[in-house]
Amino acid sequence: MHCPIPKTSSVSKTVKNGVCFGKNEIMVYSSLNEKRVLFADVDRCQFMTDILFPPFLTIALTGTPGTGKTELSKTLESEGYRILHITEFIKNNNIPSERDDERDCDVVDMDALEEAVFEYQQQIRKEFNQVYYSDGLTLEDLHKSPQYLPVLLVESHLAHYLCDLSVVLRTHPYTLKDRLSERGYSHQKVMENILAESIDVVLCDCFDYCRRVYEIETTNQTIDETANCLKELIHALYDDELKAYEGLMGKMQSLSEDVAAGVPISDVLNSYSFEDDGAIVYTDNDDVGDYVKEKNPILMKYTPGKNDWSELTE
Ligand SMILES: Nc1ncnc2c1ncn2[C@@H]1O[C@H](COP(=O)(O)OP(=O)(O)OP(=O)(O)O)[C@@H](O)[C@H]1O
Repeated sequence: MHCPIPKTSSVSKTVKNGVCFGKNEIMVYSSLNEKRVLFADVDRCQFMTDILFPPFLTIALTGTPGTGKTELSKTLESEGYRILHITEFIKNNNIPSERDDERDCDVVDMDALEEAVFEYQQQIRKEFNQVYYSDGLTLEDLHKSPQYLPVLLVESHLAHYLCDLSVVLRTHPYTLKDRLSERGYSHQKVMENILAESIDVVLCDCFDYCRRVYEIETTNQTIDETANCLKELIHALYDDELKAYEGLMGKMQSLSEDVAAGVPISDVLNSYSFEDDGAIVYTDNDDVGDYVKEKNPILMKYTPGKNDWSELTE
């Protein structure tokens, strides 16, 4: 790893996953726990763990309006998967929003929403952990029943601003036009949405906000077929993140032992590569690092870039 130890140890609120090097400390942040999971006080050669195990994933199910988020999430919900419907959540929790008459939509206070979702997610993961330990589940059990899978699927076209893993539903703009027109949307609103779908607006946003981004094309599929794709994807993603998490924790443990044995910290840091384990290494607070390189064959099926509808805008 090639990272100079930076001067500052403060970490911005937006850091969701990564390893941060302060003057006297190393901090590993993981989106899997949504909080600091390890802290190393290099001077005292001490590692304090604050780990909730097994990791709990929050995954955004996002996409342009009409691509099928609601329909699909309801299908998975009926099978026992945990879903957070953001539109209902905003209403039930009185999250402040303002009406934008010109664009015929509500604009929500994203800071308030983010905070409320974070609290909700902490609650859900606590409940999950109680079940995990009281029922004596194993890691193998997690895939056996949807209730045991430590995943919260957040359904909304805003979801990718709230999660750092995302699945984008895609639909051919002509099909989308039919679906949105059937809803009685104004011509302007239909055109605005199909233009957004043609030029990948949501997908590009996901790359700005999320660490891992996947895409499912729904146009020529039934709802059940798309639901099967989504299930395959989230189970594979869970396995992959779990593996990365275990690798990262193992490395932090052995790094800790090296430091305790007196190996100079700069040598120790240079001998480990955290990126391989899916962590993003931050050498300053604005550097978001590289995206995780996909190696899992199931996840590769859903990597974005297969749809190019941009010529429709010409
Ligand atoms: N393969 C598919 N997957 C999902 N929905 C599909 C599929 N094929 C057809 N549809 C239809 O597309 C429509 C999608 O509407 P839905 O309300 O689920 O979209 P949405 O993305 O949640 O929109 P919004 O963001 O406005 O809530 C539904 O009428 C659904 O029956």
